[in-house]
Amino acid sequence: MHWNRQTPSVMPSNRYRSHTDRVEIPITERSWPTRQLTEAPLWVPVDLRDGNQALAEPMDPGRKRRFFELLVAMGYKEIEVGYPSASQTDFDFVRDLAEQDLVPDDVTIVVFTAARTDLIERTYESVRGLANVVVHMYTATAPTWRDVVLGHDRDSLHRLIFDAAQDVARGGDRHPGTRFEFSPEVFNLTEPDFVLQVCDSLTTLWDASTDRPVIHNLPATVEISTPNAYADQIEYMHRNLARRDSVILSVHPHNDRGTGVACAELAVLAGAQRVEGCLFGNGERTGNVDLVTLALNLHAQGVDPMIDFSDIDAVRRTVEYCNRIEVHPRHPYGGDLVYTAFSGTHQDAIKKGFARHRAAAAASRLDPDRAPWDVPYLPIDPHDVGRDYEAVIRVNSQSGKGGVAYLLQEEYGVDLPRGLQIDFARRVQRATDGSGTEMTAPQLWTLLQDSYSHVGTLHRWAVDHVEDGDRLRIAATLGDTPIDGEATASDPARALARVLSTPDAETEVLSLTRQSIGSGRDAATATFVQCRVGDRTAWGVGVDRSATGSTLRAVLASASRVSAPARPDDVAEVTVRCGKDLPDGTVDTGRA
Ligand SMILES: CC(=O)SCCNC(=O)CCNC(=O)[C@H](O)C(C)(C)COP(=O)(O)OP(=O)(O)OC[C@H]1O[C@@H](n2cnc3c(N)ncnc32)[C@H](O)[C@@H]1OP(=O)(O)O
Ligand SMILES: CC(C)C(=O)C(=O)O
Repeated sequence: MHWNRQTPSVMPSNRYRSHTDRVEIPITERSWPTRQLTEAPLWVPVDLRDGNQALAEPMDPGRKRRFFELLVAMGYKEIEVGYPSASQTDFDFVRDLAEQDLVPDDVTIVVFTAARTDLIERTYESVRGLANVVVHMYTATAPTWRDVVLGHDRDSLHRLIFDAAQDVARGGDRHPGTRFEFSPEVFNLTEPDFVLQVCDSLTTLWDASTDRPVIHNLPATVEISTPNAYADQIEYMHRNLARRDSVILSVHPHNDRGTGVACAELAVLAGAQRVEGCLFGNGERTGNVDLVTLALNLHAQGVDPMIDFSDIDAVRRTVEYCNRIEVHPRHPYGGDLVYTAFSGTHQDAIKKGFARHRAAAAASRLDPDRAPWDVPYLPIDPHDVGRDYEAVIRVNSQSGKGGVAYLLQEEYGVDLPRGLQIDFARRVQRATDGSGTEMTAPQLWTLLQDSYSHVGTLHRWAVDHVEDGDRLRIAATLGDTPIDGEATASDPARALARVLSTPDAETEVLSLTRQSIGSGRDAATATFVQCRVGDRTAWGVGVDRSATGSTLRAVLASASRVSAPARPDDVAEVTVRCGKDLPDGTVDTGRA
């Protein structure tokens, strides 16, 4: 048996302990696995604090201001604006918000501070004059941090926190209306009973009430376990925190294991009411939880995120400018490539899905942008976030007929017949395989015409409607062979097929599709024809201002290709001369 034989790696994985060895979660049954997300939590972007502290080049005042204005415009009602006691830039920024009256009445400002008297005092100085303020105090509580960083045991650390919380309360007395937040940093590695003890003591000290709830924010400062473990930790706190209705239970996941979003979502199922994070997941190390993904995950489930992402690219541009970090092209909802399919079967499915969506919307008289959405491979309609459909399908060597046809339809309004789609897709694949690059709609259009339209010359023609059909008189060449003849048939295509037929080889029109393309001065007709001579068939495409001209060109091209099929790269320019000497003819210019 070879199929599952793997060899041990050389990495020293045995250096690490599983999270269950590090922290015990005293919960034996949980209700979060069977819950559903039905409404948006309270969102708190911390880009201007946690996001900013993780930047190689922190935001200057202009960038901070721009970010703040973006967050307000998007609808965030609680915004952490900085660590004003830690830096003059942050202090000045908060003062600007106050002095320039930049905070709307329905927006609350959160300011961050360590549990130190001097820092707390400075924090209050910064918010003078601001109406809605949360003072957010933090201290790490996990054993390693207690031992290594802070040099405290549980009791002395609790005293340190409690004393600082008294400073926070006193500051609040001088600044009425201030609300309080506490973060036991590294909550997820802290003994749950210790967190409860500390949080409950602050709930009492700060005199939490339903009118003035305290916020206990429980961070996964460094993500160390699977999201279900975090959810258990949150559900345990949700069930056991004192005065639960006077506490807003908040979470603050980071993304060290790449599961920050899952942690936040499961935490909300487990009882969290508030989520702190950053747009596009900026933040320490692998980042804070991504608020864009969280919000749009709700949107994609039919739940209003209460935040406006209707122009996600504008949001992204501002965030990229402020953070000086680019958003990855695969970033959920906002990356450049996330609504784009290159591969054939996906493109085919999306094309069919679009057609079904438009038809269903029309049948129920709904705006397609409002109609229920169920398009394969696109969890949301790109229009919802201000993206157009242009980039949804892009063609390279992995694409199939569906994608090729979609681009030609969207860009040129031509709907290739299925047989031609199949034939042309093979040519596209050969062309892209050869070059290794992508093909745009104009390149496809050129390849289509070069492949199917270039093999005959239409000198002049005229059609008379006679009793038993259409009489066609024509002068052309088929390759090097001059054609000069006339025939009558049910339509000009079949009449030309007769002209082209010889006693040994009949030319037969197997299929013919005509479509109008362009509009106004650019209006033209495209005709797609498949002819058979003996046991060979070939497609031809004719484009002309006149419908009959385009038909004749298509038949000529098709018949010519049947007798001398062009190689895929065999492209030639062909000119059509004017039919001056045929009074009832049509004057043509262009390719035949
Ligand atoms: C999870 C997070 O994101 S926490 C936020 C982290 N953000 C930042 O640190 C950005 C801004 N910070 C700073 O600019 C500085 O750290 C300052 C201005 C706040 C403090 O600077 P300093 O006084 O020079 O202290 P420094 O940063 O060197 O060391 C931290 C000290 O604070 C103590 N400390 C750390 N966290 C806390 C806390 N939450 N509450 C109280 N004291 C704390 C440490 O034990 C250490 O004390 P020690 O000097 O007695 O060993
Ligand atoms: C202290 C909290 C809020 C924090 O930033 C973290 O744990 O990452």
